[in-house]
Amino acid sequence: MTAMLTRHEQRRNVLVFPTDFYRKHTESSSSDSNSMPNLIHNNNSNINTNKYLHSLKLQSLQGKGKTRPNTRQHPFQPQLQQLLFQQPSERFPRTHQDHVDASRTAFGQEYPAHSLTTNTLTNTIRPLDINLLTPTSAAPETFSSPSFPSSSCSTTSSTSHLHSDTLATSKASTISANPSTTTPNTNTKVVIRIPTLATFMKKRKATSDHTAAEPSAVSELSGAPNPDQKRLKIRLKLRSLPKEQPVTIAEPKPEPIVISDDSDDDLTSTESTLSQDDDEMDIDEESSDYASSSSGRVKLDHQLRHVLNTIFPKRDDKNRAALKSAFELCSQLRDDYIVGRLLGSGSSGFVLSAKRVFDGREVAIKVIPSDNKYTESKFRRELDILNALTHENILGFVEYFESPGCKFLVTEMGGSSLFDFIEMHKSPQGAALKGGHLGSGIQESVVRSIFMQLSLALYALHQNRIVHGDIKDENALITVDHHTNTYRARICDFGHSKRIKEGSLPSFTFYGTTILAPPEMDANNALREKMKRSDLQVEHDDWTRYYGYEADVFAMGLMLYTLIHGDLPSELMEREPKLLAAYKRRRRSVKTFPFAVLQKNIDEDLKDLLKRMLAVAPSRRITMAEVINHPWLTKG
Ligand SMILES: Nc1ncnc2c1ncn2[C@@H]1O[C@H](COP(=O)(O)OP(=O)(O)OP(=O)(O)O)[C@@H](O)[C@H]1O
Repeated sequence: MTAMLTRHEQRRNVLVFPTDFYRKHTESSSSDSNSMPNLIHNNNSNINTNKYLHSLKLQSLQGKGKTRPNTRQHPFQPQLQQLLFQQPSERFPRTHQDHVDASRTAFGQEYPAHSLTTNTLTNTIRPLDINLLTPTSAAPETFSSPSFPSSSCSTTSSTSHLHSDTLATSKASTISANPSTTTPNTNTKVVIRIPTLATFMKKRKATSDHTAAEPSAVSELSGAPNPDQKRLKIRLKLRSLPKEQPVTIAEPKPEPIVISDDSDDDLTSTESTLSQDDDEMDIDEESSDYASSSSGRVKLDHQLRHVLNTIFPKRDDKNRAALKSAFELCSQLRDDYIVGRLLGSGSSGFVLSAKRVFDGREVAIKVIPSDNKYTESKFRRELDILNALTHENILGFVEYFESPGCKFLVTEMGGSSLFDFIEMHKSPQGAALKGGHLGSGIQESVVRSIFMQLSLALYALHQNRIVHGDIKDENALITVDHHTNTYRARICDFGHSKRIKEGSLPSFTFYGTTILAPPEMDANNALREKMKRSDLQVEHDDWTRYYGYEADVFAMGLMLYTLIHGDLPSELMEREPKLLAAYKRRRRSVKTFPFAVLQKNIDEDLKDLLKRMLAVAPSRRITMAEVINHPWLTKG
């Protein structure tokens, strides 16, 4: 049996091809890739995978004849059910024409005349800034009670203050222990069990109905042990528990947090300790108000320290030090946003969910430590492109700011990655075509809708002479509107994108994810290797040269393949170098579709589209303008 890369491993496998070397031996070069280092591997930690959803899915698929997972304990139960089992169907609110019009308005571009046919399958949803697809361990929970005000207890979850009742009480920078309600010193350990949203709402209703019989904070929130809520359990050490007084976090401790350059462990060693069980977290009650210091750093209060602990619980994570420093040095981050949870990470940094204080808008903040030239140039490229574009299916830019050592790119909240969406739908039985679902477990109409939206975005980029350069399911974000039962797909991550200047020569170099590189890049790599070994000069014509649009189309074809099959073609997932090399040799000898397996029983038009997008020879590959007008996409 051959060893295959799993899809999660494949995520880590990003390789940036050597630019300088390429440039030295070619006539033209792109101006925006000056500072690429020779070889960069992406240690992309796979954070996005949603264990909760996977376990739900497993429950449903492995359970005795159950067809639906047990979502009893999850606050997003209705949304999850809709998400998992009710595919968008005929109730699409938007038409192809709407898409085309929106795109034209955004870009001032005309679509080819034949693209203007009506297509009811290109649905989008109204903007919905909630991430229903990735409720993580830090599931949003809000609680407040007359005896346990949210302003004093919302430190118990990274998202709790994100979802607290009012902005005023949730603003991170203003939340601190209230001296008037600070409790005296004892080391009583109080276990606070956060109820599920439904339980909490019930309790709150009951409390408001019987205000006279107000339960104490502890008895109200601790309740009977519930193993299913273990993940949400947080222990707070409180100094005392006065009767009939609101319970708050203990008073601030005077010492500031000292950050030493050599270690970022100081936080965890002095202020919080994580228990063996990742699901539980012990937090010391120490808390400090913000205060300016001569170094420009400020003390982190308990709230922020807790957020930090929740986002990056591993002590050796360098991202942890970056975020801590960002909290301390960047008042804009502290004051304007309430940071929630980790949405994902990549080679340039990590992405956090956040809520903007002044209008409550949910956004994503990409935190990019400015520690090397590679991330700097990637960031500049991304900022340039996001700032210049507005499209319904391209992640919207909100703002940008920076602090010493870090850059922050604020964008719309994009939902879950398509990678996670596909993983979530995958059936353990593999490719079985049942009830209109493709081998991936996703309905064909949903695949069509998502793919059409992403194709329109990519087409718009190409029309604006921009090559994305790293099209993959991790760089597509999906939100679902559970009211209309429709999806919205958006392209993100423009770190490898390139503007093609008027009059520039074709000189595309592939920087994206190695295994998603189009076949023609093999030839370039082989030449590069040959030149390295022998110091030979290679003729200009030997290179496969184009602007890069063709590479985007190939990657988009692989995305369609994955949406249909649930996985990349097995040839690309091969671990064994010899077998991989053999496959690459084989595909050099064909000009058309290079993969052995193609889902049987799928629509002939769909097959045709796949084959045209994944053609080995770039000259045979169709363009994005042809893709959006392909019969499979325009039918229905
Ligand atoms: N606006 C957003 N909303 C929700 N999730 C997001 C958003 N932006 C990014 N993410 C998540 O964070 C992950 C990493 O983001 P992104 O790909 O932009 O980082 P990167 O460092 O540029 O990655 P790469 O190494 O692939 O270039 C994405 O795969 C996605 O899952």
